[in-house]
Amino acid sequence: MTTPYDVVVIGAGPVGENVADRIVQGGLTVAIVERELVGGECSYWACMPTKALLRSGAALRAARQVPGAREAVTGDLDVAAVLARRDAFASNWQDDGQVSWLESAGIPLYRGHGRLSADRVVEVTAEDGTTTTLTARHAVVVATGSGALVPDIEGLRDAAPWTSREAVAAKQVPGRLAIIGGGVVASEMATAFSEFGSSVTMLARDGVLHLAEPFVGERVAESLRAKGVSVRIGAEAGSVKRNDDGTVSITLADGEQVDADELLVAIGRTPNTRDLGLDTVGLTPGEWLTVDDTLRVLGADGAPLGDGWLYAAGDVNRRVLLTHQGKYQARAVGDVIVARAKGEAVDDDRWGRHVATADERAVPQVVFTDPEVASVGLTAAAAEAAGLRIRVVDYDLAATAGSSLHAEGYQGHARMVVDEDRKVIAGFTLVGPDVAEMLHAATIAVVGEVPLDRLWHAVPAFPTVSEVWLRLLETYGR
Ligand SMILES: Cc1cc2nc3c(=O)[nH]c(=O)nc-3n(C[C@H](O)[C@H](O)[C@H](O)COP(=O)(O)OP(=O)(O)OC[C@H]3O[C@@H](n4cnc5c(N)ncnc54)[C@H](O)[C@@H]3O)c2cc1C
Ligand SMILES: NC(=O)c1ccc[n+]([C@@H]2O[C@H](COP(=O)([O-])OP(=O)(O)OC[C@H]3O[C@@H](n4cnc5c(N)ncnc54)[C@H](O)[C@@H]3O)[C@@H](O)[C@H]2O)c1
Repeated sequence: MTTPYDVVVIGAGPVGENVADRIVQGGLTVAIVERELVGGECSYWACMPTKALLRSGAALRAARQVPGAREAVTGDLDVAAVLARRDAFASNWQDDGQVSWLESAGIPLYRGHGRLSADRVVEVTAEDGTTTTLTARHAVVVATGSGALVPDIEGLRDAAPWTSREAVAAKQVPGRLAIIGGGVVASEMATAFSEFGSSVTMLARDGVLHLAEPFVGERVAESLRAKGVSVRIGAEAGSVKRNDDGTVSITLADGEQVDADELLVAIGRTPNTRDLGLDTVGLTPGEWLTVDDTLRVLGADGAPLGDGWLYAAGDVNRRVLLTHQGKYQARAVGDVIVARAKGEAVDDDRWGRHVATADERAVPQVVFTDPEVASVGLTAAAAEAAGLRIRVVDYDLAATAGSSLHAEGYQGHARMVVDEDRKVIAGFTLVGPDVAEMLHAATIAVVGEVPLDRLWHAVPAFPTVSEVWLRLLETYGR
């Protein structure tokens, strides 16, 4: 048994690291437990390496869309160089840099698999089988993230499909890649691998990015098709077989067969809670952790577990499966644990310091497809489902002076969803080349609940694509 820490964090992904940092900055002691690489999924198999896989293709497209630059680009994408850049962004799957950061921040690292064994007690089993018992005076934070969900499709597991990890870390580009899924991972990986030369078939049972505004999926699917991707909306895999020659055959529900060299399964995530000792504290292993506004884990009775010693942040609480939003939760969790430990007031009002209010209706996300998709807040459908009285305002991004300069043949679209009762923006979606960097203005408008009347005074610079803000307001009317 080691000396007790004030707080123990299980999982050193982006969220766990940030929780621990806030705890230390608040003057408490903290230990962090990690069974794989410090930095988590995001650093090695998700956000950073995927964007490295996609960025070179985007840069090449951008150059090809501008006369003068276009003529200077004579070759194709150098796939080996792209993969090498990806390796560098994944730090060659070594976590020395992040471990050094923990050391410099004064956060002791316990390498091994962490499991709860009683209230405020975490057992860490190292690779060599030795165990260390960590106790927490104030709180334990679960930040164990999520893993790829592999559905119960006949033969699928035996066929050893790729999950996002294998796709993101691929050393070779398969000649034919089949993808089950039509969500964010499927769309980004279909973009990357088709640009690398794979012949991609996307089995998008429920559509492409179907939870976004409808024009998003239409434009991304159209662009994927233009890259040669076979986008099969409504197609459902019935069974899968890995053949003796190493290829994979997928039999669809309607009996048709799709053959490929590799199969990527990208249908969502499952929480890393199966082997976490949840049963020792009255919770069910394998389930997502439900939390209250200050991210305390709730028991079956809907109340914080025990005296409220257990917290969960990031993917594992299923509020929002995005790094930036998990890190936002981490700041709230770290600060509220410090406040409670010191007997200070807890600021848990809406938009207070100790709650993650933006998780509800103000989440920004960028999907790095071609075209990019940038959105924040509610779609029109989600706003209506939430009972808001809305007005939808659409504008063609190509009709701004900035976009015509940005690229020849620029195509894009913007949608603003206005909450008519409050005259504020409830949701904003952009689709088009390089729209990612335009998103934060919308996030500020949504989080700040800036009245439309005031937005008229936020004048976009000429000639930028951001002039779409003025056009949307003009379309809405004053
Ligand atoms: C392909 C892909 C691309 C993505 N791209 C983006 C993107 O561009 N932008 C974005 O915002 N989000 C993106 N995401 C989502 C993002 O990766 C996650 O939201 C983020 O990693 C969640 O952080 P986390 O700290 O909660 O969990 P994780 O990053 O999963 O980290 C959890 C850590 O806990 C460790 N762990 C788990 N169980 C235990 C245990 N029992 N004991 C010890 N350690 C344990 C794990 O080893 C891991 O290191 C992407 C996801 C995928 C799959
Ligand atoms: N750029 C980014 O921000 C980014 C990039 C990649 C991943 N992520 C995050 O990672 C998470 C996981 O991404 P994902 O794409 O795996 O999940 P997702 O939830 O985005 O998409 C899953 C898709 O699979 C479909 N699906 C579900 N079950 C199916 C089945 N049995 N057969 C066929 N299709 C099925 C769903 O309809 C959906 O379209 C997401 O929540 C996302 O937020 C973010």
